[in-house]
Amino acid sequence: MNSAIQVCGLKKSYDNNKVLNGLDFDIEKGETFALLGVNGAGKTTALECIEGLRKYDSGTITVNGKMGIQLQSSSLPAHIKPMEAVRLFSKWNRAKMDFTMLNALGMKEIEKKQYIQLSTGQKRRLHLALALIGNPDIIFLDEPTAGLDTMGRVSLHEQIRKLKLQGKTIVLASHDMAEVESLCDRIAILNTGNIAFCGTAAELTDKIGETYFIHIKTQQGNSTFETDHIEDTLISLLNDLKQKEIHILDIQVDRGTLEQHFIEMARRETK
Ligand SMILES: Nc1ncnc2c1ncn2[C@@H]1O[C@H](COP(=O)(O)OP(=O)(O)OP(=O)(O)O)[C@@H](O)[C@H]1O
Repeated sequence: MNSAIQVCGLKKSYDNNKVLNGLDFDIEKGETFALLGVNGAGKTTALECIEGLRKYDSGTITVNGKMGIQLQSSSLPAHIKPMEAVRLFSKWNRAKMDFTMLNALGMKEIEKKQYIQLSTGQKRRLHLALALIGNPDIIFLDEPTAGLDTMGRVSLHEQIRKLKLQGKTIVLASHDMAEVESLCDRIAILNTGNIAFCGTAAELTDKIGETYFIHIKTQQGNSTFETDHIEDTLISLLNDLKQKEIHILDIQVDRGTLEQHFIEMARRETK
C-alpha cells in the first residue's frame, strides 16, 4: 500500500459554518505534502481531523502508519523543562530517548530553561523533538516556521529535509510559499471548503502560468510588468525605453513564484 493517508469526502462544519465541504486527496508514503489556503480556509481543521484530534461530520480518513504531531505554541505547562517534556512524551510513547535526534534539534543548549523562557524558535524545535519521539512514519507540522528568523527557518528546513531522506511522510500547513516550493513534493490548495488544486508546484505553474513577469532595472529604478503576451509586451517595452533613451542595466523574465500563482488562483476562485 503506497498511500500514507487517504481522505474521502471529508466534511466538517462548526454550527452553520461549513468549513470542509467534501475533501478528497491521497498522500503517498515518503511524500512531503503541503496544505495551503488563506486564513480560515480550514487547514488546521483538516489536519486535526486526520490526526484524530477533531471530530468530523462525514467522510472517511485512512492513515497507514504511526503519527507524530507537532504541537501548537503554548501547549505545554509554563515551567516544564524541555528534557522533562521529552521524558514524559517518551514514557507515553513507550519509546527510548533518541539522543542523536535530540542533539540535532539543539535540546542540550536549552535543557536548563523552562518552557516559558524559550524563544519561539526554541519552542518550535522542542515541539518537533516531541513529535519525533517514538519514531513516527507520518509527521504533521502546522506552520512549522511561523515567527522564526532566517537562521531558525533554515535550520528547521534542514531538519525537515533530513526527515524526508529517512523516508518519513511529512504533512504541513503553511503560509510561506517559498518554504512550500522548496520543501514539498505536492501541494493542495484549500478554498471555500474544497480542494481548488492538488499537484506539484510545476503543475500549478503550468495551470495558471500563462502569466510572465518582466523585471527591468534601469538607472531610474526597478520595474516589474505582468503580461500574458510576452513577445508583444517585451518589444513594446524595449521600444519605449529606447525612445526615451533610458538605458537598461538588467532585464529578467520569469513565470512567477508559487505565491503569485496562489494569489492569482484565490482571486479567480473568489470572483
Ligand atoms: N473550534 C472551533 N469552533 C468554531 N469555529 C472554528 C473552530 N476552529 C476553527 N473554526 C473556524 O473554522 C474556520 C477554519 O479554521 P481553521 O483554523 O481550520 O483555518 P486555517 O486555514 O488553519 O486558518 P489559519 O491560516 O488562520 O490558521 C474558520 O472560519 C474558523 O473560525
